[in-house]
Amino acid sequence: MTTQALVTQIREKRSFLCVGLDTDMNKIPEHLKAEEDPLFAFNKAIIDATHEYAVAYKPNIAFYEAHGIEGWKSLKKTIDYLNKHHPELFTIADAKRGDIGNTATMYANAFFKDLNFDSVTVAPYMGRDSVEPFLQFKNKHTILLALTSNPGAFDFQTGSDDGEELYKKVLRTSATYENASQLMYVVGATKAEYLKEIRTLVPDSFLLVPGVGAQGGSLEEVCKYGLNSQVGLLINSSRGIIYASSGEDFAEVAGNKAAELQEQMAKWL
Ligand SMILES: O=C(O)c1cc(=O)[nH]c(=O)n1[C@@H]1O[C@H](COP(=O)(O)O)[C@@H](O)[C@H]1O
Repeated sequence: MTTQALVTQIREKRSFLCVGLDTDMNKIPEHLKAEEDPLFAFNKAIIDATHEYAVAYKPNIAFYEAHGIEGWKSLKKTIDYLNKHHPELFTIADAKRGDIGNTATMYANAFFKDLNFDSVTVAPYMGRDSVEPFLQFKNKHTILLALTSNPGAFDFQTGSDDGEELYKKVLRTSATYENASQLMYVVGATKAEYLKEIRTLVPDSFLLVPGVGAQGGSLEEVCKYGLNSQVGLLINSSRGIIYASSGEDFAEVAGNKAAELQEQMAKWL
């Protein structure tokens, strides 16, 4: 998907919501466990109930890998369902990959060619040759971890042994990579106070912002500092939407939660 198509969808829906499909067998409603493929049944119901309010979906690959081959089948069915029934939605494989060049090409083939996601999350710490293979794919996007939402982000990412914080170096250096216009960046909602400065380094890039809801980040703060002229934000909520109810009404309640977030986002557009 082109960035322009994503921006058009955001403007039409007045939403920059990404729904995280962190689908956990221990948390899905009991009645779904009798289904042939409980993970897919849950995802399909969530997508059907929330797609009017969301522009992107982000399955976190760990939740599928944990179930071996059956989990991969559920993931494949989920991305195929999204691509077939809602091709306008932006899809993110949250895989946080990163490796030497020839291996990176295989990861890119897995998520862009085989599964046909629009984007994949990538850890930048192995540098240029570990990221550029992902950038060879036209109209596919590589979302680099810059400043993450978790407490451990302060272990390395904000360190500045040579006067420049590591997350800033990631933003500045990656902008020189081949096809850098296909890069997006992860910035945690719990780090909203950093967004003002981040926007001076990457004024035009899309930012994927997880950490509202369950991790305590503020949507208002993120919008205040993170929006740009092309919107430039995808705000993710996973548990806050998909586990808002554990009863038979889980999809309806998830839809209501997504609608609430969309309403708050619309005020900023
Ligand atoms: O890359 C991510 O999506 C990510 C980066 C980050 O800094 N923090 C973060 O929470 N995430 C992911 O975003 C989702 C957040 O889930 P909730 O906290 O349940 O909304 C999870 O899938 C995390 O793996």
